[in-house]
Amino acid sequence: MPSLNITDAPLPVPFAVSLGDPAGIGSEIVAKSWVMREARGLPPFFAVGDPASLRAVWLGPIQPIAAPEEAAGVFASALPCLQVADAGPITPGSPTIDGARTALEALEVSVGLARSGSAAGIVTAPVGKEQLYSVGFTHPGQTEFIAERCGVAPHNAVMMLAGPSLRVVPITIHIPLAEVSAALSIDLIRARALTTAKGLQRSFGIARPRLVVAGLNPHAGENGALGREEIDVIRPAIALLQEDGLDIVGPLAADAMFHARARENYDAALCMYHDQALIPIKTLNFDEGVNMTLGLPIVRTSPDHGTAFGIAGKDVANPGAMIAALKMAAESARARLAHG
Ligand SMILES: NC(=O)C1=CN([C@@H]2O[C@H](COP(=O)(O)OP(=O)(O)OC[C@H]3O[C@@H](n4cnc5c(N)ncnc54)[C@H](O)[C@@H]3O)[C@@H](O)[C@H]2O)C=CC1
Ligand SMILES: NCC(=O)COP(=O)(O)O
Repeated sequence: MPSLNITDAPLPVPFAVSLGDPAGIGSEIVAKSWVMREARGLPPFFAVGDPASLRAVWLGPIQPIAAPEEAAGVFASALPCLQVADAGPITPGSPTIDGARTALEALEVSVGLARSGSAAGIVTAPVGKEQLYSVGFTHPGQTEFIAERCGVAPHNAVMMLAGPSLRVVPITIHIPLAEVSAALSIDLIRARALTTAKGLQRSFGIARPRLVVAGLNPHAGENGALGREEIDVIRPAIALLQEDGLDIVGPLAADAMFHARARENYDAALCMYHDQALIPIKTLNFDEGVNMTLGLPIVRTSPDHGTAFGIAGKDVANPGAMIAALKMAAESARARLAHG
């Protein structure tokens, strides 16, 4: 898979890493990433959240900081942490209302720091969506929240999951499966495809990205016999995108587009709904999969997995996806600095 050809030039400021739900594995994988910072060539970063969530799972050095400017000087010897809230008593694996509020505050502050240039970008540890909804979070996920805070319309903020073997983009994201067909439109597919192509150029250095589009129905609809979305929505969107000059083909039968030979033919696959996209990437690249938001004025990445409440506090969480998210954020930030 083509990759960036950007040097390891230092970035002017560190990344802000929101710690996510204090009862999830976010703090553990952030701490483990800090431990591996030199071995894995990670960019400097600081945690944003309640340092107590780090102390609950880790005995290593934590340095509370009052401002992001202090992080760079601390990073070599301790994990800098900007406290944004008090999460109250923290029991790994048992999420609380105060914990959800802390996760939201950490996300809000991190986005603000990236927007103001005090952070090179944000890397978000997982939040519990159910817990966030219970404290009044009205967005389906962090992607839409960050887009709104950046002044980007939801259809122009693209969730891309990327790993060493595959990149996928769900066209519809966090909605019930029963609503997918009605949510698909020519405009939505077009907006997502154009943002994806631009993002692959800007953040991954792929001059002419090759995109493929999945069908919605079995066998991509069998020319209308198994569903009409391909005929009424997906094909017309692809035709317009080809007129726009994109290298894009489809709709393809989704069951046959993710095997190894098929993956050689494209740089990213646009999928019609969440699981159509996320099942292949999490099957192939779970421990190194990165969720990157394209179309934003700031860099934002995240590990592909969730809070894993069931293993929180047991010291078994694999930091691979968080490490990959930090590396991808740094590569994207460098690419933006180099190419605008
Ligand atoms: N980016 C985000 O903020 C995301 C948040 N979530 C949230 O996470 C919560 C739990 O979601 P689930 O569907 O259970 O997915 P999950 O990814 O948290 O867990 C799925 C399975 O993978 C394991 N796992 C996950 N990350 C791991 C790691 N780093 N090392 C070792 N094992 C790991 C878990 O133990 C579990 O068996 C939900 O509230 C969901 O909303 C889910 C996906 C993304
Ligand atoms: N399933 C992917 C996911 O939940 C990530 O969502 P977001 O919170 O990063 O928007």
